[in-house]
Amino acid sequence: MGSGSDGGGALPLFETKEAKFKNAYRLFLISMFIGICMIWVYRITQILFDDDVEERLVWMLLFLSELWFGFYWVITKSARWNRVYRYAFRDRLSHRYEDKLPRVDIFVCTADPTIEPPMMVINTVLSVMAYNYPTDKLSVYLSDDGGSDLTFYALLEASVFSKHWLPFCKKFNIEPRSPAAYFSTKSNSVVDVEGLSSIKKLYEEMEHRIDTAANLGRIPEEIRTKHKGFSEWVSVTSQRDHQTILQVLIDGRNPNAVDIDGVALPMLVYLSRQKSPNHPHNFKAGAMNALLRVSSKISNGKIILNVDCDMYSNNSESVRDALCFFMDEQKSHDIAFVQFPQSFYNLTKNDIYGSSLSILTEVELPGMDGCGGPLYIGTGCFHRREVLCGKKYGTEFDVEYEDSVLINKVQEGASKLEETAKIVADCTFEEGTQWGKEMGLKYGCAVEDVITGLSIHCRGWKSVYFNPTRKGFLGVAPITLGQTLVQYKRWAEGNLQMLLSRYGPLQSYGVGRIKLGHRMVYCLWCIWAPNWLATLYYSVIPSLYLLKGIPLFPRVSIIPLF
Ligand SMILES: O=c1ccn([C@@H]2O[C@H](COP(=O)(O)OP(=O)(O)O[C@H]3O[C@H](CO)[C@@H](O)[C@H](O)[C@H]3O)[C@@H](O)[C@H]2O)c(=O)[nH]1
Ligand SMILES: [Mn+2]
Repeated sequence: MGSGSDGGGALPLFETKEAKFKNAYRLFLISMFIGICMIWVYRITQILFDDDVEERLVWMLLFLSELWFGFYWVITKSARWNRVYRYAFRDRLSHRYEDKLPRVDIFVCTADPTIEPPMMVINTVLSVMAYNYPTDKLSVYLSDDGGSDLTFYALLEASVFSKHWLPFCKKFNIEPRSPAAYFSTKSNSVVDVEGLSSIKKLYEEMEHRIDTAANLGRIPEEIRTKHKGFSEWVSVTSQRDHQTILQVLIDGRNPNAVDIDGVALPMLVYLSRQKSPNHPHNFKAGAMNALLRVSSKISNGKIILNVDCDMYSNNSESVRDALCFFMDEQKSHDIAFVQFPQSFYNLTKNDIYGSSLSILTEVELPGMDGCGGPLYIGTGCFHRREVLCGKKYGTEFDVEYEDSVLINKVQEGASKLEETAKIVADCTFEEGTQWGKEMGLKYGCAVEDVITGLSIHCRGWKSVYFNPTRKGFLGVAPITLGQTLVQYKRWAEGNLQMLLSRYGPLQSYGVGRIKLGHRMVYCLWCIWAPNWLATLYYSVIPSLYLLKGIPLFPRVSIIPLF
């Protein structure tokens, strides 16, 4: 779809490679499947020839468990059958499209200043503001469902600090671009010592001011007077009941919004959508939909990146990487979103709860990519705005990517823009509309992102999984047993809820619209929870029967080979 002038015959912007030794692995899977069938045959014959009624029942239930496990095995292996790996060519992208790059809107979500400290949130914000991308085409939106003036204050501080941070990042080409993460890496010795110590000092002073305000529990009066935005909190009584607060902290259209080197800054917007006890707020999905609408009034970027506030950008080239998948002349026409893996910086040495999700990110997602596309996992994901807003595949895209830089480089001031844009974040706005149903992220499910991704696939789109060597995003993983259980419970419940809902991959919603193999992989996480029954039976009953002296597994001697 890219509107390249020299499109035809040009080198591709990305490449897809199949996993090595694919056929050998498939043969191995087939041989395992034959083994599984043999176990089934063994059980059936045992059941037929056993006269003891009680034993027969136990055998039958064991057989049912094994049937289930066989089915579960087939589902898990469907995610490994056709693994593919993607490679992006950023240099070709710059070469062909540098002056036609699309506008990109970045959404960062936060919901609670105590669980998600404002310092962490602004580090994420700063890391995405510092992408290696034309700043006049970059807009960053922070959605604060906590409606916290402390978060707002931190973002205000970040907007000032960014004037120093962005030039520093670009001058020394540093990685990662989250200040906290960067200052804690050891490899920053290459950077000029003076420059480093002065930027570090600025950062620490800012951190100190934010921490002081946090400890105080309120924003000091002398700070409140510095920005009109604080006056919004005069009428805020609770985080569940307040008007929309929308503040443009850096107006990218304003020629005076520049960093210390005089280079334009990206747009930076704070949004706390309206909340009212009488209206469901629909959690993150509600926040994302409000962001979609508000941003459409302000920058209206064609590409949207969404990150959780605990997940900073670890690679300043990710935007360009993702665009390679959206702008290839031959192969991009059906790609709706580009999902990066969830990677983490706080993993413990032995990772005893498997928080790294390595099977998911190294095996299952590449497998899913090979049969229609990875699921949308809610963070580290680039979307085409139109598709996220409900567009079906097959209809032509309206305009070229190249959109004149901030068409509305109008004379309308930031306050006017705030007034017009904030209306669409009111909680009554969605009443009687398709938002949360056919438009935007779907409501009513704990894994709103997964059903949203599935519905995009059902509308005929594909997606791409991109896992570069230098990770695109790093976040916080649950590392204690308690945190892990909460996380897994949410995913297990959410996915089961999805299986049973009308959006489930087995329901008519998915049937016929996405391929069988793709649907099977979607089931993988949906049947996580139901797996408990067979597992429990299989681990308890055979041991109990051994105590009674009745073996439920074949003796080696009866296998003819031995
Ligand atoms: O009312 C809300 C609730 C949450 N969030 C934000 O949503 C994100 C994810 O919420 P979190 O409670 O951290 O959920 P997790 O279980 O850690 O999230 C994982 O699983 C979710 C469901 O699949 C995905 O949406 C997330 O992206 C993914 O990181 C965070 O940035 C929150 O600040 C909001 O903006 N508003
Ligand atoms: Mn999280």
